[in-house]
Amino acid sequence: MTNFSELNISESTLRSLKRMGFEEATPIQEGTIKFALEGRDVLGQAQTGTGKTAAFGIPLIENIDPKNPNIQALIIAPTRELAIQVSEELYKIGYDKRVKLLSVYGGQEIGRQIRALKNKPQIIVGTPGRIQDHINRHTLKLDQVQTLVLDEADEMLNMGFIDDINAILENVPDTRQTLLFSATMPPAIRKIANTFMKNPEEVKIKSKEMTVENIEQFFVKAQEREKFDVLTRILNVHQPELAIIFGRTKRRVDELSQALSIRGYVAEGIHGDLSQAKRMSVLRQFKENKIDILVATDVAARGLDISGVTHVYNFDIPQDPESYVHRIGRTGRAGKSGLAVTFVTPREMGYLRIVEETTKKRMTPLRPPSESEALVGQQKVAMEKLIEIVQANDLNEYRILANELLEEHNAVDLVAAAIKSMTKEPDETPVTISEERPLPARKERSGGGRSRGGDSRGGRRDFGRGGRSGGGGARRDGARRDGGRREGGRKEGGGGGDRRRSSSTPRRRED
Ligand SMILES: Nc1ncnc2c1ncn2[C@@H]1O[C@H](COP(=O)(O)OP(=O)(O)OP(=O)(O)O)[C@@H](O)[C@H]1O
Ligand SMILES: [Mg+2]
Repeated sequence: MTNFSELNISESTLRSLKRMGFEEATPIQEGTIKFALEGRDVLGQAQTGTGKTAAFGIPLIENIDPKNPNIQALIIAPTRELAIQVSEELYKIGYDKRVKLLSVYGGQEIGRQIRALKNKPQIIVGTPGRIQDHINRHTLKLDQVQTLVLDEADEMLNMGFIDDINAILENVPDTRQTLLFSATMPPAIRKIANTFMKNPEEVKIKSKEMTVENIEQFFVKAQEREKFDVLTRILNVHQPELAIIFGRTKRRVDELSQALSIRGYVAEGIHGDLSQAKRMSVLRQFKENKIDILVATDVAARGLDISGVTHVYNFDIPQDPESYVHRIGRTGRAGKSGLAVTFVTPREMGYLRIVEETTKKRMTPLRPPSESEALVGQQKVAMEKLIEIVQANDLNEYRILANELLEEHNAVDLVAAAIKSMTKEPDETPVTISEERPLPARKERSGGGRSRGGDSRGGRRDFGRGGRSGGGGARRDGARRDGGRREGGRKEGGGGGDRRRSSSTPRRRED
């Protein structure tokens, strides 16, 4: 590992990094900062949670001229939450240099942003729709931009933002530097690189697997109608501190979070149809550990860095391997360990194998725990908690009461009752989980039928790999078939609608 001081970084930025607790550069930072400082375009690939934000953030801040009042850097991100997070990290890196920064995203009052823009920010972080909106209103001048960053670029294409991005880039000088980082490099990213970048320096941090080593990966085979009960039993055995459960659709997320709440879990949902205020408050509560389980669509799959997420559950197997990599990458970040469990119905096993082929990592089969195993898991936790309380030795006020109880009751019964009262016993309260149709059988897709975002502009790589994928002919059919079926589709970050529509179809935007 290299110390940041060896990377030709200014004293002010070094001070900021120190304050952030960054001592040594991560491999992707070490590999890319020097090129980006020279003004080169950089295409960087490294696993989730390995510091790609600072890899573009540090050189970007370094290259800002604090005396120049124009917008010198523009960062575009697919979701509002990610835009906010990136701007917070850049703010910290640029703190000692006193760089002025503004984030602009949908769901926030535009008047407020217009006023803030008059304060001459030097860096803008935003979502495509809102940036475009400001350009149309002539409230955002991008003709002095020197550095452009596309964070999660392929996701922005999947979401149908290509037209917005093209339009935004017409306002940014061609002489700019472009930085593009991702954990996955599907062909769509190459396409973006070819379109938007000039002779980029490509830096790929070599690893055996595409997913992070310290995430233990499991799959559990279950029929669609059994999934929820299996999930609650697994939760009872795992006792996750902080978990994210991904569901395929918005309705799914609503139903799951309600069902979990009914069964006594502290869970909340997040998806693109919620108001911005609600999205932010749910995320804040999750970060503050006031919510144990965040149920989410893919709106939370990309880039979000929430420390302490111990478990990720894919209640529905994601439609493509990249989505899998990003989703499970919400845990096991910055060297921490994590655990991921993917539910798969027997019909969807083909998808699981393709995920494994892509990530080069096999998932371990997990036998669904039985009701009694789940109960034992709960009881064990209750017992551990009791022992912890005894060891904390703060029971003076309770000893008199304990002695009173012991005069009339047997000691074993009393301890048993304490364990029982702390154990979450099987809960049969009825809940509603509508059945999700399984993904189309694998063979239907083997002609290259990647539905997710796979429009004819080549948004996504075909699902198949290593000779499985065929021509693009089936792709559009796949897109239509899926687009009609999937409620809300995946265009979550964009605030609903169907991401598979062609760019000319009106759609709700991220603003
Ligand atoms: N050099 C460093 N030393 C210590 N911590 C770091 C360093 N660089 C980044 N981090 C921390 O690591 C975490 C993950 O970083 P970041 O969000 O940039 O990952 P990423 O590679 O962009 O992941 P993803 O692919 O999921 O977007 C963050 O909490 C960040 O503050
Ligand atoms: Mg990132």
